[in-house]
Amino acid sequence: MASNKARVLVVDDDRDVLFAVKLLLKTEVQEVVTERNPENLLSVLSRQTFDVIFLDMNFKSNLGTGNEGLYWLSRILERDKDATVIMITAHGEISTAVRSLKAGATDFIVKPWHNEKFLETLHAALQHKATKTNLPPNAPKRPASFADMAMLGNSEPMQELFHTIEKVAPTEANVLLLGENGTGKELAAKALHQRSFRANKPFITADLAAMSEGIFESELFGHKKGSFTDAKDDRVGRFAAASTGTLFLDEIGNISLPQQAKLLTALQNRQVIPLGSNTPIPIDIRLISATNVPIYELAAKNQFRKDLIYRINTVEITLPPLRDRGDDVVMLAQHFAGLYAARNHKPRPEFDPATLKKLLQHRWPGNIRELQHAVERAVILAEGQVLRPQDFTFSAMETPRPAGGHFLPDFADGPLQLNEIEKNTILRVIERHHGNITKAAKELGLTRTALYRRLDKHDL
Ligand SMILES: Nc1ncnc2c1ncn2[C@@H]1O[C@H](COP(=O)(O)OP(=O)(O)OP(=O)(O)O)[C@@H](O)[C@H]1O
Repeated sequence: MASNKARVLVVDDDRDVLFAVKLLLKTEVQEVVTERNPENLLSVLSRQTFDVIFLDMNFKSNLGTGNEGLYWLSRILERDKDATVIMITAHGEISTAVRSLKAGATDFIVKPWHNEKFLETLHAALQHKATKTNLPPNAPKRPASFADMAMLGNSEPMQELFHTIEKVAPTEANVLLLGENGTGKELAAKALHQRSFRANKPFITADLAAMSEGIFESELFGHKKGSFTDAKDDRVGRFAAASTGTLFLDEIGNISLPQQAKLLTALQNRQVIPLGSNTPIPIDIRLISATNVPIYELAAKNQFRKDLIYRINTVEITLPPLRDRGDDVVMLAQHFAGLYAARNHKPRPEFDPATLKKLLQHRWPGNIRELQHAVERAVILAEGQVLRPQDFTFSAMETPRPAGGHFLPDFADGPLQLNEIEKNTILRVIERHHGNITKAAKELGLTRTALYRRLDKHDL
């Protein structure tokens, strides 16, 4: 809807905020009503309807929960479940703001804001409201929030990612997701689908790396009974299964040139021909592809078709590696610790500050998947309720285990430091005993205390 027709309510107990918003929106919208006391909110709403409500997250009221905004949000949505509410939040309250999205808020804005950002948020909310009103009757009311989908991230690159997903999802653009292993490409693909107009339709994944030449066509395009020896029945391919919905082609960078040619033909013609059939099947899919290989380098070496890249990358989204996500490492580690503790019937562990430092310093080559496994292992093996640095060993990810599992120093690498040999030996042995310090100490001929002293010495 046009903003100059909009009626906006702002509820905040800070006079300065109300004054600033009123001034800003005066020429922007049809009417701005301000209210300092949230207790008056429901009576204001019973007198008048608003297109957008800006609601403060924290009132200095006697509720004293720190979550007054959430309470008033629920009261607003009880009255009108389709109300468009934007939470006004302060830095440091972002996690509560994310909870408010889960609870039904449309968006949030962080104080102090730039005026352009405020207006952008307002316009996006009005747009969202207009789209929602025009949705077909079976369209999803409100997609699951990123947090609902367990796609977490407070860091700037993740906030940017969420913003891009929100923007691209409701279009028909083919999306190419790039990023290292374990950065969340599949989760991002699902988020794009869930926020699209195809959300009620199938989301079908095809892991292309797992498809040999022999089954590629039959898996993707389907086959007719008897078209090859093992074809005992007709089979619907993944393209047809995804019809009207989204097809997620994972590991697209790993397919051979002949497979690329077949894929390109299907995408260009917007139809597939099942093996053993002469009848093409028209396809109506939204395509999302993902790869962790440097696809442009492959194209430069003629190992990947450029024309196929152009077909699949209308929009390209790169997922940031975990090491670039700052304190998200800590937030995710705590999230996974809670999850795995509950799953393994253990109390939620605390993190020693030295452990957090170690986690922040690690490069996480396997990204979130590596963090998940590291936390799971630490939760299972830790002996107390506090996760200590030695509960996390990273050697398995960083250095491949030599054949036979025994550590043999590689003298070809140049002169060896005794310290390094000791450190590596300790890591190998701990790894061999899956993190069990008692068994590792026994094999090394040390007491547990002596082993811990060495772990500290090597900052492990
Ligand atoms: N932002 C996130 N918050 C919480 N968990 C996440 C996030 N991103 C990814 N994960 C989790 O990390 C694991 C790896 O994610 P996912 O499979 O989506 O990564 P990927 O990039 O597709 O990996 P690969 O390249 O190996 O296929 C999954 O268990 C997923 O749930």
